[in-house]
Formats: sequence, C-alpha cells, structure tokens
Amino acid sequence: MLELASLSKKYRDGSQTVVAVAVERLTVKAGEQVALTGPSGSGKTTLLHLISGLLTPTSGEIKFDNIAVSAMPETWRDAWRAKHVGYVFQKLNLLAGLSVLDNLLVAMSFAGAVPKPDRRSWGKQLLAQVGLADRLNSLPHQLSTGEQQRVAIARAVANKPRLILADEPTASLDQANANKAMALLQQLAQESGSILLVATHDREIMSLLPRIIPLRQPEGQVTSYAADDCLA
Ligand SMILES: Nc1ncnc2c1ncn2[C@@H]1O[C@H](COP(=O)(O)OP(=O)(O)OP(=O)(O)O)[C@@H](O)[C@H]1O
Repeated sequence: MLELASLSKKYRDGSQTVVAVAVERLTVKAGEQVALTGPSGSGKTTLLHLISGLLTPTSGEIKFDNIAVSAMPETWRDAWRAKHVGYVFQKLNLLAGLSVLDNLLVAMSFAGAVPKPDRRSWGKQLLAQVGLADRLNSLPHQLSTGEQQRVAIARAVANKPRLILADEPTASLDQANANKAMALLQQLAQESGSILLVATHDREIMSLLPRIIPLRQPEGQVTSYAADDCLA
C-alpha cells in the first residue's frame, strides 16, 4: 500500500517559491491501477519523482508497505527503488551506449529480482511483447521515439516491481501501440499485484484505468520568496 500524508514539494526559482505538489492525503492499495491526471504544470512528474524517492519532499511523508521511503538515506532509497520501483520516465532515460536488450539486462542486474540464468530470455520475452523482437541489438538512437518508449516500458517492468510509475508512457505511440503498451503494463501489474500509477492527459488511456486521481495546480502555486511553509 502506498500512503501519502501532508506531502508538499516546493522549488526555489530565482526570487520565487513554486509549490509543485501539495497533497493532503492519498492512499493507493496494492494492485490498484490509477490514472494521475491534471493540466501541464499540476505536478504529475514531481509527484512520481517523490513517490519513487528520486526527489525528497519539502514536508510530509511517503510510505510504501509501511516503510517511510521519504525518510530513508539516499543510498537506501536508491537500493529500494532498484528493487521495488519500475519507472517509465517522460524523457525515457535509456542508456544510449547499450543495445535494447542490454538496457533491460542492466536494469535486471541492479535489482537481482530475476535469477541470472533467466534474464536474457525474460528480456527477450518482454521485448517481443512490445513488438521489438527483431530489434534486440539496436541502439536506442536507431529506434523511433515510439519504439524507444516501448523499450522504456519493457525495462520498467523487467524486475517485476511492486510499484510501476509511468509518466505519459504512451505519448509517442499510435493508438494500436499505446493499447499494446498499456496492456503490457496492466497485465504485469495485475499478475504481480503491483500498484500501477500512470500520469496521462490521454482520455483513452484514462478510460483503461479503474481509478482516476485528478491533480489540481496547488493554489497560490507561485509565491514570494518569503513564503512560509504552509501547504497550499
Ligand atoms: N526544478 C524545478 N525548479 C523550479 N520549478 C520547477 C522545477 N521542476 C518543476 N517545477 C515546477 O513545478 C510545477 C510542476 O511541474 P511538473 O513537471 O511536476 O508538472 P507536470 O504536471 O508533470 O507537467 P507536464 O504535464 O507539463 O509534464 C511546474 O510549475 C513547474 O514549473
């Protein structure tokens, strides 16, 4: 179970403070599949970064299965993330010098969730599921943006994570491939009882997810430099 309480993230931008996220309380149960929606700038990416432990909150707490992720030292958070979180980044973040299959194998080697002898065949299986069986040895730049997005999706689920976070995972895909990618994310999340959180603007994608959480732009998002620490 994922639990957020009194969570805020503020950024300093020159002489201003930007309240990127302000969530009073949010609970997502194991196995839930959720769309995180909201206008550009409403904090979707920042919230996913906070939940994954890539960012730390300005205030409040994030707990996953009763472990306070937000309170962990950075090295613990990195290890926790490698083991439990699959992340489809908005900017994909594929390793440019490695082949498609090696991108998955490296992710698997960090987490150790899949036994070593099984990794290559599991990676190939996932890449086949996203329609890339014939591109295993290509480098990311040799693929189209949509194909790279499918690699990022396969990589995110390679460790069978308990928490799958996907930031606009179908943004570069046509409808057929978007549906395929979502089917893979949803199927793997369901098989492993994982939470799936998908940040999206796409109504078709929202309609595939049983729960929708709208994020509003925090009130008074841009405040003066001297703003106090109250949540918006
Ligand atoms: N490093 C930063 N420094 C200052 N402000 C930031 C920083 N990162 C994000 N913000 C601000 O925080 C707010 C939330 O940004 P975020 O990227 O989380 O929104 P989003 O909902 O994911 O947007 P989009 O749908 O356009 O991707 C925005 O107002 C943004 O300008």
